[in-house]
Amino acid sequence: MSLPTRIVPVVCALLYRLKQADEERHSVTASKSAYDLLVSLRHEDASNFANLWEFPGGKVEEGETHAQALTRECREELDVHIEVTDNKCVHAIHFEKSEEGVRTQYSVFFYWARMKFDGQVAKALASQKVAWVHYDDLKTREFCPGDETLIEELAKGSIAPPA
Ligand SMILES: Nc1nc2c([nH]c(=O)n2[C@H]2C[C@H](O)[C@@H](COP(=O)(O)OP(=O)(O)OP(=O)(O)O)O2)c(=O)[nH]1
Repeated sequence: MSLPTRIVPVVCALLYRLKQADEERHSVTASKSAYDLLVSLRHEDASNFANLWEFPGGKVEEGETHAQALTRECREELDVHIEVTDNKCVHAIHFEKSEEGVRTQYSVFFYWARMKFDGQVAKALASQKVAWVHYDDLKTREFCPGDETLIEELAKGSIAPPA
């Protein structure tokens, strides 16, 4: 007999910051070497992947668009206002777990986003830590297992912020 199944959509922000020199020159092209991403360390009592690094985000609530869910999650988790810079999802992962007689299928969607206002400082409200990390240094941290392919693509530059 198949288990009852719950479908859980999750959205994550690839929240990027161009290197200052490029911002000042208004060089809008996010060249391969010119940006950092904001990452957070999952809580030690998270139900999945505790104590691993992640891109900020969370579950989409009923009736929300992905962009609405992302802006809400970033306000709740980091106390920052963000804007989604590209409405096209750049990467997605899918996994499932079965627990207490229920199968849960997660679909995790990643979007480019930026801080909406200058000078905002992200706070670790729902995580243990937050950090700005150069895209090529992400691989030195232990991330949720499904994020690995994305991190490789970011390191190669085959996934890069919108110009
Ligand atoms: N935020 C975020 N979640 C990720 C990433 N990669 C990845 O597999 N996930 C998974 C972990 C979680 O199962 C789910 C996010 O949901 P969530 O943040 O509400 O965490 P959770 O299911 O552990 O919920 P809870 O412990 O707070 O109840 O997506 C990522 O890069 N960022």
